[in-house]
Amino acid sequence: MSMEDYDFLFKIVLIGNAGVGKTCLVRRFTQGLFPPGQGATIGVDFMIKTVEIKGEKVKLQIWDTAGQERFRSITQSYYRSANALILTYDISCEESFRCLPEWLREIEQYANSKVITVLVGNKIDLAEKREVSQQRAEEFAETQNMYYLETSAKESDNVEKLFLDLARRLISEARQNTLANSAASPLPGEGKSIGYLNCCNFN
Ligand SMILES: Nc1nc2c(ncn2[C@@H]2O[C@H](COP(=O)(O)OP(=O)(O)OP(=O)(O)O)[C@@H](O)[C@H]2O)c(=O)[nH]1
Repeated sequence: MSMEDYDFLFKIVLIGNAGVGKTCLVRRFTQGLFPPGQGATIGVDFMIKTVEIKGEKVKLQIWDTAGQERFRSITQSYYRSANALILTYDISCEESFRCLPEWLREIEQYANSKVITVLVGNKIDLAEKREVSQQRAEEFAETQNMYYLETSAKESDNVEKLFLDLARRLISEARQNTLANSAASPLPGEGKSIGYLNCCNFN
């Protein structure tokens, strides 16, 4: 019997340009609110939410990083142990989309090679100000092997789905790893543990 209060633990890190809505997505998911006058994140913020998926408790450690360039060296150090990254841009801000290749280079350089990356186009409530079409974003995501989802932290569109789908994918990935590992284990079927993927891609 485990003494832990969860079956799975995953670390999710949000990255992307300043002002795209990373903090608002996290607040919406963890606290169910859209904070008025949300200030810029300084460095890195951290929240936890435990969800239940098919009867199993999944604890999500969610790290919200600052998008501003001047915090980049701090935020980079959080990529390494992430099980998943939520790369966010703002559908009403072309510039935030154009910066995505730069973010992908950061991921390549600092994150674990097994990390699951989801591309999120946020602020879909600003439909009349949209600068990046859904099709263009989907095509880009496909070339980069990323899942793509559009959200509104403000209207609460797809925010639960974003985190819950991600949790399901992480569970399925963890199970595959456990299966692969248990082939050599004397106790197959033990251990739903997760784990952080500790491989170092640092230069
Ligand atoms: N209309 C609309 N505005 C949003 C949405 N999400 C965030 N915003 C607004 O966008 C601004 C920036 O939101 P934040 O969540 O602070 O953005 P961030 O990506 O965390 O920014 P940094 O912390 O500087 O990296 C705020 O004024 C929010 O109110 C959304 O879904 N729709």
